Amino acid sequence: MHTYLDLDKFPLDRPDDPAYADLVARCKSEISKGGMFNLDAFLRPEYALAEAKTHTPKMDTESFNHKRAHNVYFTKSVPGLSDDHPALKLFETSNNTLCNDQLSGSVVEKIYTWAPLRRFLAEVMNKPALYPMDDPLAAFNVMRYEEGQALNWHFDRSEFTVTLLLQAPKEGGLFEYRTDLRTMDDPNYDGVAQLLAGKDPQMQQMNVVPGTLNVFRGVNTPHRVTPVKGDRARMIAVLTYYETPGARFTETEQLGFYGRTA
Ligand SMILES: O=C(O)CCC(=O)C(=O)O
Ligand SMILES: [Fe+2]
Repeated sequence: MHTYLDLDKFPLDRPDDPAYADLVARCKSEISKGGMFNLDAFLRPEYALAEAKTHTPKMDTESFNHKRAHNVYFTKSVPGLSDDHPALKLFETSNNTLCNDQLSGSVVEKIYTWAPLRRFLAEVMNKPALYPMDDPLAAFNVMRYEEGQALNWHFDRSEFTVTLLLQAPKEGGLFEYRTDLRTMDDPNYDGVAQLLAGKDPQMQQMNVVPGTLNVFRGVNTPHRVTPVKGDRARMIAVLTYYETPGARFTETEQLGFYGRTA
């Protein structure tokens, strides 16, 4: 993994090294304060860009164009909320996705299945362990956003999401988020409506370099990717882990996100 990953700067393979404990402490502190942390250029940028290039032909011909109007919850309705409530405002999403069953042998797969990464993430997230999903579509993906494509406001299904930016666009394609807009006890529908109306002063933007590993607590922090501008696509790998082994999407979720079941 030394070839691909900057393990000198981020010693995930050396848990007994004092630098490992320092890194865990830094990431824990960032995630508890702001809901995310970044390992800048964790995947060496030249390999990130090479990976983007490798997946481009398949992306052109075999990817699923995830294109739909959806609300932040990805559900048709929310019990107790009238269908015209502004928190249920619909937005357009469009991107192209390759699933893990289309990415076997890739560097992204090597990273997803590399046990030290899971152990490190579990430690930072205060979990006894983390496991890969047992889902041929949802475990890890590579998503591409070309000019005009975007991922609109949403809350994630999983408690947190791990991404690796492979290629950055020339302009646009920015990740925007609003930390802890809701809690498990308070759905804060009025706050959601205010964010969707573009009126939340606490919204933030993140911009990262290719190869950066981002860990983001997205279950209560709504986020989006703004439309890409220019002729260089944004490509990003999304890695999903759960606290229990064997996690799978339902068939409805698989169809909604990937256009097929498997
Ligand atoms: O493309 C991104 O940076 C965000 C991906 C994301 O939010 C998701 O897959 O749920
Ligand atoms: Fe998300």
